[in-house]
Amino acid sequence: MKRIGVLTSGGDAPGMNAAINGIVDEARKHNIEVRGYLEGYAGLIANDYIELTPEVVKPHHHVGGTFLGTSRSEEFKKAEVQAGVAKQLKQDNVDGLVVIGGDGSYHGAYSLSKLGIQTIGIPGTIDNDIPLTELTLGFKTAIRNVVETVDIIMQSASSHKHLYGIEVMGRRAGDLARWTGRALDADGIIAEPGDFDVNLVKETIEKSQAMNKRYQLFIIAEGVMSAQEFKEVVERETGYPIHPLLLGHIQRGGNPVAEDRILGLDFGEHAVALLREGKTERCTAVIDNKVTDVSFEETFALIEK
Ligand SMILES: Nc1ncnc2c1ncn2[C@@H]1O[C@H](COP(=O)(O)OP(=O)(O)OP(=O)(O)O)[C@@H](O)[C@H]1O
Ligand SMILES: O=P(O)(O)OC[C@H]1O[C@](O)(CO)[C@@H](O)[C@@H]1O
Repeated sequence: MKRIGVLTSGGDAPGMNAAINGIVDEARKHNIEVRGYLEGYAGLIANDYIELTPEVVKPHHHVGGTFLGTSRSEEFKKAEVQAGVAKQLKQDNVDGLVVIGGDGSYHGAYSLSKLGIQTIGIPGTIDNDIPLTELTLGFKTAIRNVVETVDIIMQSASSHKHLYGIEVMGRRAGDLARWTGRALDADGIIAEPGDFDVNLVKETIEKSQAMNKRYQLFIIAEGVMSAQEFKEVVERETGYPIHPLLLGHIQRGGNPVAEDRILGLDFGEHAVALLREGKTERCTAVIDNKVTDVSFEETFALIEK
């Protein structure tokens, strides 16, 4: 194996740069060149890449986002576009490809593997919504971002005895709502559709008031309802005024916490080891607290349609 490629795709996640660093470190030990394709699958389509060396990669190790850029490319979903990309990779003697992203990005990698390109995925998404792995890159940092931001807001909320409905990310997954809600000792956590019951919200508000709690906090996963919808329904049905708050992309930014930096390095090194062993259609994962790998197919089988 002489040359491999890496790209980041889908939403950025803190720790992606650390994973690229891990890939380059491991590849260099075995004299493998690494190409970094720019802007996700868009860079593969345009054959737009930079050579990744420690000098290029190391300054980004501790920084959030992805220095390679990322995108959501509809173009890449076309079979003829994928065929053109596979042909180009073969022509350029790129012997393997590591795709860092969510399950959508894994589907892209899977398509290329069916066209004869050896591919490995690394779970990089703040949503923690990839089956089988206990952790995805960026999740722990996103928790930090939410908790620290809400801590600040709660100082004002408690001064005024305000009630907050806070919407956190996770299109299909309630993990960020569950973990941050627990860390923040929220009054209510609405992480799954069945969790919202306006009568229960009313009861919770009244119990907290009876305890003379100075603020109240409901954490809502965006996939269940928006903070605005929560405000409208709760105000209409209970009469209690709600401050709706959409945290937005503040959740995805920021330098990765130590755990995401370490996980990035571990995933990156493991991905290169898999490529060197001739493995394909696999993705790195944490199982029982250890870095290992599982197949794309077993991962896809567990994703709810
Ligand atoms: N079925 C598919 N076939 C080929 N490529 C795909 C497929 N699904 C997604 N992709 C590619 O992967 C890109 C990223 O997918 P998507 O937008 O679903 O994000 P993701 O990887 O799931 O990350 P996140 O969890 O951050 O949203 C898409 O824009 C597209 O280029
Ligand atoms: O930044 P975009 O493209 O609007 O995507 C937002 C989505 O991406 C995610 O942050 C995952 O990366 C989801 O939690 C969220 O719904």
